[in-house]
Amino acid sequence: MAAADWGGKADHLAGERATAQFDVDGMKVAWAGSRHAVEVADRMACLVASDPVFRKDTRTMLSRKELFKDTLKKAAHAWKRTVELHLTEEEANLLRLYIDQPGYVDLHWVMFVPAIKGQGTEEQQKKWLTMAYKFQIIGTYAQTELGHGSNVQGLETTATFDPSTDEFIMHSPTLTSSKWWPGGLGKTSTHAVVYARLITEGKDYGIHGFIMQLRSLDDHSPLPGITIGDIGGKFGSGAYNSMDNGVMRLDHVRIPRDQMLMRLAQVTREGKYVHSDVPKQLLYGTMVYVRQTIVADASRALSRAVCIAVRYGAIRKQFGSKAGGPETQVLNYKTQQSRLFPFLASAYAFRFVGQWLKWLYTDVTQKLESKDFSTLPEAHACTAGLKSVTTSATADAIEECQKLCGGHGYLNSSGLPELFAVNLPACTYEGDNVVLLLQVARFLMKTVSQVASGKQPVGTTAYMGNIQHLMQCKSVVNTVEDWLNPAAIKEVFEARALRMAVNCAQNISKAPSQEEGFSELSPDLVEAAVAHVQLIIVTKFIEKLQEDILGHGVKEQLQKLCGIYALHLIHKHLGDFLSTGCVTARQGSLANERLGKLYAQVRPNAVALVDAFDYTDHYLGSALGRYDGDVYSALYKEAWKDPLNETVVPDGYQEHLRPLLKQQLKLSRL
Ligand SMILES: CCCCCCCCCCCCCCCCCCCCCCCCC/C=C/C(=O)SCCNC(=O)CCNC(=O)[C@H](O)C(C)(C)COP(=O)(O)OP(=O)(O)OC[C@H]1O[C@@H](n2cnc3c(N)ncnc32)[C@H](O)[C@@H]1OP(=O)(O)O
Ligand SMILES: Cc1cc2nc3c(=O)[nH]c(=O)nc-3n(C[C@H](O)[C@H](O)[C@H](O)COP(=O)(O)OP(=O)(O)OC[C@H]3O[C@@H](n4cnc5c(N)ncnc54)[C@H](O)[C@@H]3O)c2cc1C
Repeated sequence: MAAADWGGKADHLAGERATAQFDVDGMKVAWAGSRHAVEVADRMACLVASDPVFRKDTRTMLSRKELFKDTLKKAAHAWKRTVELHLTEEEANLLRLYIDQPGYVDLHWVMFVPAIKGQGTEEQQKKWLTMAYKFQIIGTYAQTELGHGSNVQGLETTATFDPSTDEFIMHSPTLTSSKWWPGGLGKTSTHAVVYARLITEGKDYGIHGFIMQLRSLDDHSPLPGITIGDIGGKFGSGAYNSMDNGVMRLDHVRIPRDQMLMRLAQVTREGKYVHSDVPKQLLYGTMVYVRQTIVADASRALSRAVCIAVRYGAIRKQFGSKAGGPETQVLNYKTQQSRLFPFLASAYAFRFVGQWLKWLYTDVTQKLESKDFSTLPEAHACTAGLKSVTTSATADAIEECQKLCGGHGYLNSSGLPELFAVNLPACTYEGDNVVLLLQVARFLMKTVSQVASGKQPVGTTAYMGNIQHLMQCKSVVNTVEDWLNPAAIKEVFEARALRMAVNCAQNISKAPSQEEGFSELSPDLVEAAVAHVQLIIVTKFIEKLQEDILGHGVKEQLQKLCGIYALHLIHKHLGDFLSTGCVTARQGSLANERLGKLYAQVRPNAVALVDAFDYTDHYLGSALGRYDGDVYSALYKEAWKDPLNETVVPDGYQEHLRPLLKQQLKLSRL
């Protein structure tokens, strides 16, 4: 597939591909999840790559206005193709992913529609979703305000019920209550789910969702009482600047009572507040849904960066042998491998845990439909924790991949700066990563106290039930080979996570109050939460290896990557493992030795392992990551596309350069 995209020219990476010890097609299936998934992804990637409207090679050179217009054009064209080709939901999602440009459609489909689905009554869904599915209206998710993002309960926008007209009055009472950040709000959305404090009969009932029309469906002008605009340029060229994140102020805007999303709570015609018998946390359901999708996004972004750095590392050569022989591929340097291969392993690890999280989310949703809310706290902890750990690791890794590519990695044409700028905010949106890890910690502290009172935990915390053993066990590892044993690896991750959580719980119990203890211990709690989430990722990777995996050598490669993922974490967090007494210093150094051997075994397979991601050159968008490895011609060609090169003598020469040079020349002659 990617080979077709490359067009049959010389393959500078052919030698690398020849050394692969596994079936790349089999690995593509393992990565994508099924043969069907590979086939659909290929078709959609080709559709995008072959359509000139979806070109993105000059995107970082566009002004903000040009970029925004380009996004509108791409979105409209994509929708036209979706309708013409009768694309399924799966295909349309992939189409959007391969177009690879953030835009208002993301908020419409990923937040506006799910918010109405999750929080609207059947009647409300019928009314609003019918229009939303046909793009007769464009929606966004307006929660965050200038003054509050993380603290949802602290939002200030008010929705005051007026029984005399059967309406809510939507109002921004202060500057800090201005809605700030919602994607698509700035220039595009016609509607929004707006989160506001519900006030009826003089009482504040806290945050609820309301559907509001923002702009005229005739001429797109804001409706009376609504002040609306874009919040301004964001980090990087191109990148997230294609999105019109917006600001909105409401001045006593009236909406009918039936535009309050009424599945979780209602306000009657008389103004009585009635709460349904469902947990109020379902108000946060849309965020849980999106956090789950963000884990899959993180693995995709990380795999793109790794693909670029591995292919380029195989092409780039620096320094020869002492005897003046050929220069060395930078990928052969052990330091390069120890920095890059953990990212390769992480990309696979995040992909598999993302597939599992999708299953968990579907399972919880089915349970919620039959009014079983028991798994909601675990779903919240898993989505929050995995979103945090995978997006933070991905942002750090993309930045490191830029350094791994040396100077050329810093060029926009490497694709890495834009990839970084687009994925960095994932550490913040849908919940700041630290704030979310503290939610995981809160869940862990509750579980520890339940275990102490004899309750058997289930799901991802089931290991905590094995407290007697895990609090005192010593790792059985005695040789380098012992670190190949998944059970030995899992045991040390379980013991580390449990001991860190129990330490925190014991220290909190010594504080004057639970709240003070939690606040004082919060840095440790964040680390305990990370340890728990890393355990989940390691466990799900190990479980993946127990499935039927077809294709020559595929399982063996995945076993090596699983080993690298787990052992590099032991190396990186050795302090945790040592201080909790899970491993000894000697076992730590054996793990490191094993890691070095695994890097050497992965090296001949590295290019094939990134080929298995099955990315087209269009999607990768990188002169350094090209499938054919023809890096230098690509870099050279890309440079000439820059607007600065449109003229040989630059604009500004006459006004600023020439007078300066002349002046200096005159001075030197004096
Ligand atoms: C141009 C191209 C065009 C292409 C066109 C194609 C056309 C075809 C179309 C096809 C389809 C397209 C598909 C598109 C695919 C797109 C792909 C892109 C995806 C990426 C999209 C990402 C976009 C992101 C945009 C960003 C949005 C946002 O950021 S929205 C705002 C998010 N805000 C937050 O996350 C706020 C964080 N804060 C909180 O969540 C809470 O305040 C808190 C959790 C931190 C605290 O809560 P609270 O104040 O209530 O306090 P407590 O801590 O006391 O909690 C109380 C109890 O509740 C429990 N709890 C908390 N949260 C939850 C929860 N979520 N679920 C369950 N329970 C919860 C908490 O644990 C407490 O429980 P206990 O009391 O302890 O039991
Ligand atoms: C690109 C982008 C797109 C977005 N899209 C949308 C959208 O479509 N709709 C929408 O409603 N919102 C959107 N947001 C807003 C986003 O959800 C918020 O920015 C996010 O929830 C973080 O909130 P904040 O900005 O208020 O950060 P703050 O909470 O102010 O965080 C600042 C710092 O304080 C720390 N902190 C905060 N609380 C605590 C605590 N309790 N304990 C310890 N540390 C703490 C954080 O870790 C962080 O380091 C978007 C944001 C971005 C960047």
